[in-house]
Amino acid sequence: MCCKTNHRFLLLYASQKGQAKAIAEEIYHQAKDSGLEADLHCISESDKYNLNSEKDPVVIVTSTTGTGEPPDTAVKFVKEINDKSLPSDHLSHLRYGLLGLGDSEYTFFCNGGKIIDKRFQELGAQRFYEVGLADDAVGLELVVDPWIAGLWPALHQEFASRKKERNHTEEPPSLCADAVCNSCINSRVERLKLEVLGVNNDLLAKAVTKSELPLQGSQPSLFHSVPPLSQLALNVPALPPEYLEVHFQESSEQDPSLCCVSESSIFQVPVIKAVQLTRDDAIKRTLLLELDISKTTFSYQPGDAFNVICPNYTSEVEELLHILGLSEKKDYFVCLKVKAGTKKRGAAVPLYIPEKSTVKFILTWCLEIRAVLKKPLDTNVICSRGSVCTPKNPQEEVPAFAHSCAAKPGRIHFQVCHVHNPKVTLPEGNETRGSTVHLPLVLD
Ligand SMILES: Cc1cc2nc3c(=O)[nH]c(=O)nc-3n(C[C@H](O)[C@H](O)[C@H](O)COP(=O)(O)O)c2cc1C
Repeated sequence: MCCKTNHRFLLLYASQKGQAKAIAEEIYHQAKDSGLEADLHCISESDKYNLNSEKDPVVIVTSTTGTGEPPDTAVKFVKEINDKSLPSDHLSHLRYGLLGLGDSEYTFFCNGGKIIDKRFQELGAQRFYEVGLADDAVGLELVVDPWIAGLWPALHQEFASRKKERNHTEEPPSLCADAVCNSCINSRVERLKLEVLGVNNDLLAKAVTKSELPLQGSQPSLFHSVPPLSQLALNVPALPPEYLEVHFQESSEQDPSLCCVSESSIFQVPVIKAVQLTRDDAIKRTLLLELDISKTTFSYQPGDAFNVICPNYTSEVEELLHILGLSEKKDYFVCLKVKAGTKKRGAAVPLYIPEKSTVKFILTWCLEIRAVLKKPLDTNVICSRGSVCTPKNPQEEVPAFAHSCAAKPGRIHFQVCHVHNPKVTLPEGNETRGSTVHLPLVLD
């Protein structure tokens, strides 16, 4: 009898600020090129999928938030799988692959993914592909790209072995079907670890249970990218292809008002609590701040987001302008345009740079200029601390500035706690509906 080949897999993402979602969407697009069909859902959309009866392989991309917690959208999911009354074979029908996103500067690296993986194992689910743990402190892509590249052969092999299993079960059984299935899967996993991915088997075979840091001097793998930032010698990587065109325009006009907010919606509020989320030896400290807004007069509802605005120091902006050779042009308007023919998916002029802003305004209000060197995009602009990069000739100014504009701001992250209910957290990056809290923060 001929069986119809099933090329579908279930693709779930749990994202706090959008990176896991973007990566899942990338997997979704690439799946088509690999002749597969991804059924993509946010993990919170529990009415769209059912793991208890899922027959196809499942791929999960999840980040971590707070102090080692899964994203808000995965809280219900994790609560459900954590139900202690579930039998140990509850998910034994399930084959899955998991990509965790995290940041090794935090105490519990990739814990969101580790929690799900550990519980899946306890419930009898089996990995058809090894767990990938990507580190935002050094660049998610170091693990994400090879992990996705390895996902396709792993899925194809999974589908092929399912077909083989079906054929086996149609013949008179000479071996227990489960034994065939298990040995086939185990050997497949072993092969995938070594052949398809070409990565270190010992590292991959490690149990993924609790917070642990990559060992110093160990090789990059899907399990970790490179040693954490605190143990890393920082280098300036090559610039990726530019996708923004920058022109400077002389002008005597005023800068735009800050991100279109009026003075009346800016409030000064006290910080009443600060909890350090990152490890003590982290290069960049991240704090969870609680703000006392009880004395302010604005109205808000649960779900509203606050912008916390941290201007860069004038002295550092001036220093950076000098290093980039842009001091003379600091009051020029910056005109940004997406380069014709760019191959970058979804290339767009960054929304966080208002039209008709001057160079100085952008460096003061729109970009973070203190980030630790890690990704190529940041490199030409993030040099105020260590004189890392000085343009060799004036022609380099514009590309350098284009790259700095393309660098995302907000590497200083804020998760704003509602003071009346510390359990309610407002993820950054949501559309702002409420007022803006002006908080000149000094983080180090
Ligand atoms: C407020 C906050 C808390 C975080 N906590 C952790 C953590 O405890 N462990 C970790 O490995 N990464 C942590 N991260 C890093 C994120 O998991 C990482 O940047 C990830 O790429 C974000 O993906 P997302 O945009 O899909 O949420 C945290 C990030 C933020 C902003």
